Amino acid sequence: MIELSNISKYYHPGTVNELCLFRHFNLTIADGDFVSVVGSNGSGKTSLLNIICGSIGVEQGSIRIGGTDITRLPSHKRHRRIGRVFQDPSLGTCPSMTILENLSLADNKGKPYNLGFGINKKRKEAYQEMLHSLNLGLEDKLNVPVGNLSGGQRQALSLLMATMTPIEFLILDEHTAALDPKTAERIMELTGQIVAEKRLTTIMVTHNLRYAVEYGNRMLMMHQGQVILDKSGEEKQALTVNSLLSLFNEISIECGN
Ligand SMILES: Nc1ncnc2c1ncn2[C@@H]1O[C@H](COP(=O)(O)OP(=O)(O)OP(=O)(O)O)[C@@H](O)[C@H]1O
Repeated sequence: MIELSNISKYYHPGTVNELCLFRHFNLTIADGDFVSVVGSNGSGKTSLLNIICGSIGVEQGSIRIGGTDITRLPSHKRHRRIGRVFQDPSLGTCPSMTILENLSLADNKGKPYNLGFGINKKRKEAYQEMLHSLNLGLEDKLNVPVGNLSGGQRQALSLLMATMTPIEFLILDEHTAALDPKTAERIMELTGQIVAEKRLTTIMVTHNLRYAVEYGNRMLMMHQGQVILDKSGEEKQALTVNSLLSLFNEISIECGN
């Protein structure tokens, strides 16, 4: 379970540019939940993910994972339990290293010598099998630098790398936004498959309302640092793209856009 309690987050505190994004913000995500998060630009979706991952700190409040307070835990220690895939396919992988080297690095996440134990035949075969399941022909490209792959291939690899060690939470930050529609569809199918197989508690930020409606058992809509819609179970299943669009329009009118 992830629990954010009484979170306050300021950007540029004490300056003329001070922005209080979250004020006494609370959110609980249960184990096994697949939560899609939508919201207007600047509503705080990425900041929320950054707060959970520890990339940014908070002025007030606590973040607990499985009952353990991780508010002061540095991000590299949190990443042993959290896998993250970014919008930019180049952020989840090391482009100058081969697919094999990238997989080995991800496989050794959290261990003392990331590449030190080398890659034996058994591991190589296991990686090939994993890559084969992506159905992108990457199993025959183990020695190809990741920088030579397409955005979609890299994003599929990022997803595999983020989830190959026993993580508890998967954080997806608009991970299909930079892909063409067909590739985005494939990556979403793959996401659904991996999340179900590994039973990962997942938070997916997306601007694609159809994905938000079709995937996950809970949906949050954010606006100006607040959750303005929180639907799960049957209520979530009843959501439609049109109903979400209407809500977006209402928010825009409220803001005078
Ligand atoms: N590092 C930062 N320094 C200062 N302000 C920031 C920083 N990161 C985000 N903000 C501000 O916080 C607000 C929320 O930004 P955030 O990126 O979390 O929103 P978002 O919902 O993810 O937006 P988008 O949909 O456009 O990606 C915005 O007003 C943004 O300008």
